Amino acid sequence: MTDLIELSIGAVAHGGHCVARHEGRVVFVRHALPGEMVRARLTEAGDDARLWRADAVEVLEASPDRVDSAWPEAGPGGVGGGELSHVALPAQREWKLAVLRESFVRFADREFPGGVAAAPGDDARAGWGWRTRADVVADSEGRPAMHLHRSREVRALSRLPIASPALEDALLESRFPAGSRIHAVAPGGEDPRLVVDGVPWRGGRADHRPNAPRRVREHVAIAAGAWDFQLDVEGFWQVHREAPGVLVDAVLRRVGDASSVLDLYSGAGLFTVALASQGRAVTAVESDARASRDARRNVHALPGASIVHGDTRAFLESGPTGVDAIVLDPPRSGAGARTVDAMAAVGARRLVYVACDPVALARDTALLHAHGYRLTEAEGFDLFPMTHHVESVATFERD
Ligand SMILES: C[S@@+](CC[C@H](N)C(=O)[O-])C[C@H]1O[C@@H](n2cnc3c(N)ncnc32)[C@H](O)[C@@H]1O
Repeated sequence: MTDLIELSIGAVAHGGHCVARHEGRVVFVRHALPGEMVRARLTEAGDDARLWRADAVEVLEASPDRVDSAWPEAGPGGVGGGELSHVALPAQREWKLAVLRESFVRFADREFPGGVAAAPGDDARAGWGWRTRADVVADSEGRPAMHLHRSREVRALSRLPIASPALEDALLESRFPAGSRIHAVAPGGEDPRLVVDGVPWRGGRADHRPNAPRRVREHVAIAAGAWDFQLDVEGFWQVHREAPGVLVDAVLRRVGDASSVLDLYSGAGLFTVALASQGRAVTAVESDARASRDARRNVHALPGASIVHGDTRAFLESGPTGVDAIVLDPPRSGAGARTVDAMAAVGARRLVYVACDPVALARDTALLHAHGYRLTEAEGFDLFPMTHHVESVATFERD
């Protein structure tokens, strides 16, 4: 059997690929676009497998939405993290909207009511240079490298154009111990910081001093206000340069006049700080010890805010009362049935759900509907250009 096949490319699917058929089998094809004819290299094609995977390596009939990628290393056979680089930016947003729509029809039995909005400044930058955080590995020669898609093999990077230019330079100019893991951060307004195998990196070497600086500062400014944050250099922070502002704005608008709010999965307190600074009582729940310590520091001057270090479901099952609105921003897997049950039992009138996975959001939407929470609106935000990921914010209300 040859590993090259010709395929007529069908619709986009969740996960960064399009769907095609070959001799009755479904093939998930990366680096293609709907309507194209391509020659594709099979990357996973077991005889008994129900579906195969392939990379489009030659375009026989191109879609009008195809562009030359500015990051060929993330192309066919390449590293992950830039799988939509061959797609024009407006068509990337259409791709993500199609996935949101399909997820809602399949898993929530209703239409996705909104669109997918661009982050400020992305069109001017052609969708590049947005990442303020990047995780890479060092190859055997100590060069910054990334894993090939669905592979343990690593490839040295000659560019990392999705990263902010300062972050890209800091990474590409450095050499690291072979096989090490590098976390690179470009905090707002500060020089890039690198952490290698958990140890801060300074002047090209590990800084093992017990007091080696680990904190980074972030500043978020939108029309509704401006806030300062500090967090551990390895702590969770929204990765797109504009994501903190876009999401805080979306959350504040949707929470409306609620005076008592839960911020579930709060991280370092991004939403908690903004909500509490407007005079609301906010309880944040975060299970990661370091993130909840950061959140505690970030809210110290806000009397209305309190931080619970613990599991969201356990907290909800403890029976919080008098809650007007719940904001939740769970990990990729979503909240899930038992947490949705526990959330519904709290009795808040409004939920604002920040989601990074369309299928998880759609599944939780169906669960929330079963508890009487109506989806009143939802919007996608293109906070991960060049990748298939999309953030969404949805509002649910119950009488
Ligand atoms: C997507 S991040 C959101 C953080 C924050 N909203 C932000 O925008 O910066 C999800 C957070 O949920 C936390 N988390 C994951 N599972 C949790 C659980 N079961 N209970 C509480 N927090 C959890 C993670 O540690 C992480 O900080």
